[in-house]
Amino acid sequence: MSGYIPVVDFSAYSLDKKNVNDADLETLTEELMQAFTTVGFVYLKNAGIPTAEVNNVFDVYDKFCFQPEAVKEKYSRPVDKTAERHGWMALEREMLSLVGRDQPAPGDLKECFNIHPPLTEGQTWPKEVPEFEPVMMDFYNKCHVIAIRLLTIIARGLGLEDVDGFLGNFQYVGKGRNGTNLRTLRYPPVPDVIKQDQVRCGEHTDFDCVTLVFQDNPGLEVVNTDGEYVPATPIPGTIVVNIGDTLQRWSADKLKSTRHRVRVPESQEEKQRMRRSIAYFFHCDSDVEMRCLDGSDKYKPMLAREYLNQQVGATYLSG
Ligand SMILES: O=C(O)CCC(=O)C(=O)O
Ligand SMILES: [Fe+2]
Repeated sequence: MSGYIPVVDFSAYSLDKKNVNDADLETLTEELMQAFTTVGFVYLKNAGIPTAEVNNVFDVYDKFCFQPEAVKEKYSRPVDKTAERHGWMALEREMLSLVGRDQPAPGDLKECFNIHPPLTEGQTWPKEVPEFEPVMMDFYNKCHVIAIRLLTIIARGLGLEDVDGFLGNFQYVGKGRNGTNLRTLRYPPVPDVIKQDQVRCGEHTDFDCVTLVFQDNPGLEVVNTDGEYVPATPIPGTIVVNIGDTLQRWSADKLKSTRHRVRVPESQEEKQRMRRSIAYFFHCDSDVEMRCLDGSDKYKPMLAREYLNQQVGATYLSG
């Protein structure tokens, strides 16, 4: 662990707690705001999702990945620029990159599945892995509760008078007209020969409000305030939480959406090791009109879905 990304103890407001007392809430608000306004990332410990449940999601997704290619293709996501859409993406199908590259980088060395309820016409759950839907939806719902708690703290930290009113911007999570999705990722062992500039996950910022990341093996790296990459080495039992572009803009840049990537390991031994992660991307409702929360006019009011489309269009490629 680099020590750069702070660890915040969330036990006072963990999943099994109904309420949080004012003093604990105050401490959490201070610690999280300190991190989110500088580093943009924290490790959240004791949030209340047992490690066994995280491992179960990894295992269920492995089971899907081990299905024949023809089975997986049935659940393939349409090829387009809609980053949030439900479905599976084969190895090297997607590339996350920043604006400003001369030419597209090669596709990421990852195989992922976006779970984006409610499913719309033509979308199905993989029936070859019957536990896929219940396990993923249970996990999605737990992440939802944690994300709402984080947003409650952030709203307080930003000094918003009407915290409940702010949370009303997240009422359609999982119900449509909202981009929130759970993404399971599997990075297989890296072959001896790869393309130039090919990585496990290209450098990017997330598009959403906040992201929760669960990871097994090292590889995730985060840009520090000097512009250098530092490792976000997995700490068992923690969730990596980061701010996304939407909340950065909405907060008039008070909260930081920080660039990150998953590099290809250097040692032969590490290359042989697969890496698995789960990312929960928490979005506000698509129809929300984002006005700078500090009352400034740093950015003109904009619909969340328009901003998302703009970001996706500029930095996301899937082919
Ligand atoms: O695999 C990871 O640890 C992070 C992946 C990521 O940053 C993303 O999918 O946005
Ligand atoms: Fe990311």
